[in-house]
Amino acid sequence: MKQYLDLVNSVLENGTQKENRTGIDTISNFSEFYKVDLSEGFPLLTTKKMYFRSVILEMLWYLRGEDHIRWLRDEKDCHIWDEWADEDGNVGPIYPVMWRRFPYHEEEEVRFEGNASHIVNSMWVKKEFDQVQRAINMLKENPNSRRIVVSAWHPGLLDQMALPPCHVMYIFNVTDGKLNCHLTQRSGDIALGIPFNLACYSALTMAIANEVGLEYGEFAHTIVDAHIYENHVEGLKEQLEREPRELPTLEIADKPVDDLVFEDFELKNYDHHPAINFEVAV
Ligand SMILES: Nc1nc(=O)c2c([nH]1)NC[C@@H]1CN(c3ccc(C(=O)N[C@@H](CCC(=O)O)C(=O)O)cc3)CN21
Ligand SMILES: O=c1ccn([C@H]2C[C@H](O)[C@@H](COP(=O)(O)O)O2)c(=O)[nH]1
Repeated sequence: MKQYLDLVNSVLENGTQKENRTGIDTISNFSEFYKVDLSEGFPLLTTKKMYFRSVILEMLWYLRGEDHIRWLRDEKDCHIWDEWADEDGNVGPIYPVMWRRFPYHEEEEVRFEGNASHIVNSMWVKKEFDQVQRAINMLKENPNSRRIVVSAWHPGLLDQMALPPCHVMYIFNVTDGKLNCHLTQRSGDIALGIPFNLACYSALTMAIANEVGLEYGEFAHTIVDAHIYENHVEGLKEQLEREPRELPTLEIADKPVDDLVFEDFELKNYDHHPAINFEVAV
């Protein structure tokens, strides 16, 4: 995929070496952007083998709204989030909780009935907001809205999260009957995270487009700190030498997003170069 290889090239050529909390330095660029047209195929990298099953399982896990990885790790045997969870699998209120059960408070009137009179007062009640369902409803009812935003950033809860969200916010946009999605990512690991994020959000956009009856549009990605860990440089240079192949296609069963299971995602004609092993910086 040319867009990805251009991103790798841009950071390798113009990036600045930076230290960070992981102890493995990066080469970083400030603010990178690319977009892909989802009608031209499913954007799964062909210059290395991508673990499609993990990509889809991660997306389905985000949609489950849980604050632990027990389903992903123990039931599905997918281990990409293990390093950030405790023994019981807890990761705190990260993406799944923010997407499906965003916590907030609402003031509600309460009446305390007394003998002679009643006292009216109010109290703050704890509630949860399903941002994905709101987005789906808005896409059906008001597709021209420019307010179809899902945010994973909750400043008050960052301390409880295993990792502050990297893909912070996404916005759906409908133009010419096509569903587009723009993702803003505060921090992007170009070798490992970005290929997953790109494929995950593309699959999500396609699944939602099916549910709301729209065509596939574009996935656009802004990465604020776009970086390559030093120990990933060699593997990425190897990918730059490889000739990209034709993109595979993805067929998703015609079901509401909440009913989808892994077997509903059929990847066709995935012709890829061999896997490259990148170590994840924790
Ligand atoms: N430094 C860092 N980079 C990331 O990309 C990242 C984090 N941390 N922390 C949280 C999540 C976890 N993510 C991950 C973690 C591991 C893989 C990974 O190991 N991928 C391998 C194999 C996948 C598999 O076996 O299923 C790969 O080759 O893509 C990918 C994304 C993305 N995120
Ligand atoms: O979906 C994800 C999750 C994480 N990453 C990367 C980006 C960074 O390399 C690390 C997070 O470290 P911070 O110090 O919190 O920025 O994980 C990603 O690319 N995609």
